[in-house]
Amino acid sequence: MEVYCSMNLVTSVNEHTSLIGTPQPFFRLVEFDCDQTADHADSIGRIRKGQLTAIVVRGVYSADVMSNIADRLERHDPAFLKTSFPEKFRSWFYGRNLSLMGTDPETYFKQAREFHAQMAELFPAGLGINEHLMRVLSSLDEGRPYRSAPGPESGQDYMLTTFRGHAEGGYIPAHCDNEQSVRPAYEHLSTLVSSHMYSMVLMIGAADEGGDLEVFDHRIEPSDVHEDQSSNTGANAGKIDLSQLSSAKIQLRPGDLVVVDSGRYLHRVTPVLGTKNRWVACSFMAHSLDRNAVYCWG
Ligand SMILES: O=C(O)CCC(=O)C(=O)O
Ligand SMILES: [Fe+2]
Repeated sequence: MEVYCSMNLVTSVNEHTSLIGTPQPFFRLVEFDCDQTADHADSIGRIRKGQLTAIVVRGVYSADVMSNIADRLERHDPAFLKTSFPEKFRSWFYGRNLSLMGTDPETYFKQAREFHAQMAELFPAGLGINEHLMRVLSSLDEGRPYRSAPGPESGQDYMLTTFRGHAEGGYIPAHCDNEQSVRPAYEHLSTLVSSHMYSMVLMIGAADEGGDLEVFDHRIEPSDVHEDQSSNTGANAGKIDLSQLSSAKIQLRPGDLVVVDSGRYLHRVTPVLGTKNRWVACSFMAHSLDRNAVYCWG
């Protein structure tokens, strides 16, 4: 399979799994450049098995492509549907985050069609998230197809991703993504996919400082997620004393991709420092129950 990679970002290559985390290492990271995805075809499988915590793929897009896209997102071009995180997070979505759904399914799937059409004109031809990025993910997962999760009716698809802007002071409090899966908006999706989700973050525009994805040495297994834990505001995780946990920060440059076991591992986005907005695309994903595909949603 041919995978486009930007060669101009290639710096150091770490072919090996590193054990990272401060003060105690706990986090298994594999990091490589985009032209080496073929050597890591089992890496997402290793995340699902709990053998790896994260995969960082450097240079999935060139810095130039990312910088053009970040400029357009700053101008709200295309005019994506804009939705909000809780106000204190100082962050917003282009597109609609499934766990904060806040609308009826019919409207959601109509908005998803518009979102996908606008997303197609945001990226250069052939390099869209639904094409290039899904191919990269697929090549990290033994060629398993990656696609938008299908909706309940034919022709309906969940939004493949959301774009997120995080302003100065913006953050996401600590949480495990598997907590989302028991929310009402997941009722249909949870009939299609494994209860263990993971996620990808594509760094489009980095903050001057801060805005790091920080992962903590604390796991919640899918079987331990219960309805009373379903909070996306970090309320449950908020009871955990983070200062007592070892953690690892994943630093990404524009064009870098991380696939992380965010379903199991407690994680947060640290506050953005400085006036430059952090821009990412973030999708959640889980394998379909027949294991033949991986379904993604934003
Ligand atoms: O933006 C990130 O780095 C992670 C976002 C995240 O954890 C989430 O939306 O669940
Ligand atoms: Fe998350």
